[in-house]
Amino acid sequence: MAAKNAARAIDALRRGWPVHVGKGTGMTLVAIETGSAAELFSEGKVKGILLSAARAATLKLANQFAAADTQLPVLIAAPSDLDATLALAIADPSLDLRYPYKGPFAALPLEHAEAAVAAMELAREAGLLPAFLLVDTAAEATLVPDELSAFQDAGALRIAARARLPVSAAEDAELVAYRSTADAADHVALVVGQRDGSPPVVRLHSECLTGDVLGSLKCDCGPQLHEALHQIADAQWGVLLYLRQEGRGIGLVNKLRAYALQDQGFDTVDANIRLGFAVDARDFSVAAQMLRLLSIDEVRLLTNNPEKVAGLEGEGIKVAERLPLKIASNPHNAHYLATKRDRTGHKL
Ligand SMILES: Nc1nc2c(ncn2[C@@H]2O[C@H](COP(=O)(O)OP(=O)(O)OP(=O)(O)O)[C@@H](O)[C@H]2O)c(=O)[nH]1
Ligand SMILES: [Zn+2]
Repeated sequence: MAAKNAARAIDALRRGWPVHVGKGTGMTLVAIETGSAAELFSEGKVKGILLSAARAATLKLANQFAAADTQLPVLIAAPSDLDATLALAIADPSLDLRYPYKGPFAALPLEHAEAAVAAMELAREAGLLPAFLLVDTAAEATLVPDELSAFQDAGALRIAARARLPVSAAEDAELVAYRSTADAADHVALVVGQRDGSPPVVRLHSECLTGDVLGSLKCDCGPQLHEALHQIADAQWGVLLYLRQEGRGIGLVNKLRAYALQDQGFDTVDANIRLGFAVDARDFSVAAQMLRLLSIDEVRLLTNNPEKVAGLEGEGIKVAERLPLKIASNPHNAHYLATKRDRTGHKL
């Protein structure tokens, strides 16, 4: 039941439908980017706007009521001239240069802090900006905050299908597809070669449509993917996990917003924070489960990211060795790579 309510709430938010979040009393919210219907404004149904702490800080609102906890979301009163355009400009930091003059805004006391925090997490799960209209309308779905973690844990992962898949880097390969209730996207593992008794060379690759498919020069994902496949093929036994964690877990649309912020001078870390997300919203426990379903409990891990090593070890997969994955930089990604080294501890 709990997982169903969370799934319904995520679906409703993506469709622009109101969701009630809270135990008993709480807040009825619509996501600004999908649910800013004109009638809500014209009929006076919008009572306020709920923003992430980071967004509120940018709008100079953070501490009016949340002095004790600057990480808490902030509720503001609906400005008298609020319409869909202004709501989106308030919600989306990547539009700040286009709509520089907003406010002043008045913060309201946040009565339902737990519900507000759950709403932020719901937005991330839905791939939406963490910014909501507080509305006075009937809700299409109801979520009690605790139900969200039940939903996120409910991902009993299983292998759904597997088949031989010769690829250009390795002819002797098999693609294994997984399903879980918690993820709409199906993760896959490319298993290369045959078990030889040693720990396999493993790469955890997070989806990057722009880099993997389009050859984006803004990141190192595409070259890393190909280099990893070649190193695994050279080792003759290994696994590439292709994890559907686009944009370090914030989704493609929000990653493009982060790119728009980077074009305004924010680095990859600050762009995520300004959008109201964690610097890295990924959870590597799913990777550990995927390996375990392949009967692998020890790996040689291709990564520069200490969080991946810690994430797997924390889930009981032994990392016998960390193998660096060095890629030459280009003028478009040099700053991104330097930020990963200097701010997120990547060993480059
Ligand atoms: N939010 C956000 N995500 C990005 C950005 N650039 C790349 N990504 C995503 O970052 C992820 C790439 O991470 P990985 O290749 O797994 O690597 P990593 O965590 O840097 O660690 P390595 O194993 O050392 O490569 C992909 O999901 C990309 O879509 C960005 O500027 N912002
Ligand atoms: Zn990338």
